[in-house]
Amino acid sequence: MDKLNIGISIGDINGIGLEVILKTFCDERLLNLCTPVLFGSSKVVSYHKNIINGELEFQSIRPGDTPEPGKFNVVNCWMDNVNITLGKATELSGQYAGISLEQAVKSLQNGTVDALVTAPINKEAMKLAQFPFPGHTEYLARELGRGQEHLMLMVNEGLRIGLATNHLPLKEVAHAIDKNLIKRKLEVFHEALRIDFGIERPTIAVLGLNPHASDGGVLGDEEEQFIRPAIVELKKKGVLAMGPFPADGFFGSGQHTKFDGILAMYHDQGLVPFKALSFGNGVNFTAGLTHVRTSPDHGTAYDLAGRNEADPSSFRSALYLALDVARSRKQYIELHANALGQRQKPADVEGEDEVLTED
Ligand SMILES: NC(=O)c1ccc[n+]([C@@H]2O[C@H](COP(=O)([O-])OP(=O)(O)OC[C@H]3O[C@@H](n4cnc5c(N)ncnc54)[C@H](O)[C@@H]3O)[C@@H](O)[C@H]2O)c1
Ligand SMILES: N[C@H](C(=O)O)[C@H](O)COP(=O)(O)O
Repeated sequence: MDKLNIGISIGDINGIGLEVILKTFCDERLLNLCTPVLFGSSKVVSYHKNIINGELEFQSIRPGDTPEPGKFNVVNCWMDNVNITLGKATELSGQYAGISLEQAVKSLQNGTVDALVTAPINKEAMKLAQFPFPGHTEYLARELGRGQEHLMLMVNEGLRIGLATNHLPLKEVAHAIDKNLIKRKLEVFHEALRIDFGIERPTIAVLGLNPHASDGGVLGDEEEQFIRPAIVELKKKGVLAMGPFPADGFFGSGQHTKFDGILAMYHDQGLVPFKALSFGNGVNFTAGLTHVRTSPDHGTAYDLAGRNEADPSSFRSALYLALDVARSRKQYIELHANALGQRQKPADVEGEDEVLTED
């Protein structure tokens, strides 16, 4: 497979995003694996390069230019001198994060880049800049959705935790859970495990919403009303979904190691165990989009901004996962195109197709 162009959105310029990006590509071996294309500005890159004292050379290009293979390409999405206020959420940092993300998405859509790795944005800064989405996931679901459901999926090797609801205040979660939502999330989860992760018959554990998965109806009824019926319907369609499992003991007892995927009902139910088990190596992947998008499992870490102490491992894992998933998708498409080809009647066979009748 040819070397892929990996688009990278700059994230919040006041946080640690650029630090982990630049630290990652200071290892020049990565330039043999892919061609990075960062959407931002060479001035901002130079500022952060001074913080890490890095050796990395970069190639400045304009929007629309072809990225140069083997180089760290920086697309100048703006030419202004930007006021960088390390460690602070500002309207400006939100605005530039938004510009970079929009430009990166355009380049995915027009094929200049093959996959996207997003550096962390700060939700407060994005709100100051009037960005009308709580996170990347919701924005990308609108821009790159396929008219079906998407899934926020946290990945660290064999541990894959998807969320039924994303960035939703806790008091709204129970109202959002219904049978159709769980079914749609399980379908997109199943498809991603097969196509993006290459698991032929994936198993998915579904967590309950209530304490002890409602303890037989003593502590709520969403499990019996919505979650179990969704699991039963999906099983009939061949999806190996199981549950609902009480969430509290699920990870402590090691049950999470027995499934290819775990569907949690809300953000912290899934992300607390995920980050406790994976912080530093975990990756946030958005399943169900037209294009591959990953991100590190950490945020803007304002407390570390400018200190040259941020660990780039999670960003590097996000890059590797983007490459792996893009290859897995391509392989799946090729394999199935071949299978279709093989099933087609060879041109030199004469006669009508046999008509099969139902008994
Ligand atoms: N992908 C994303 O865009 C993304 C992901 C998570 C959080 N966020 C956003 O980031 C902002 C800050 O979030 P937060 O404070 O809850 O989480 P955070 O991940 O930024 O920080 C949590 C803790 O982890 C430490 N940490 C984070 N990344 C690190 C790294 N690479 N190396 C060493 N230590 C690291 C920080 O110093 C802090 O102590 C919020 O606005 C949040 O919504 C964005
Ligand atoms: N829920 C994510 C996390 O805690 O890692 C984070 O908020 C980023 O989400 P987006 O990828 O939607 O921005």
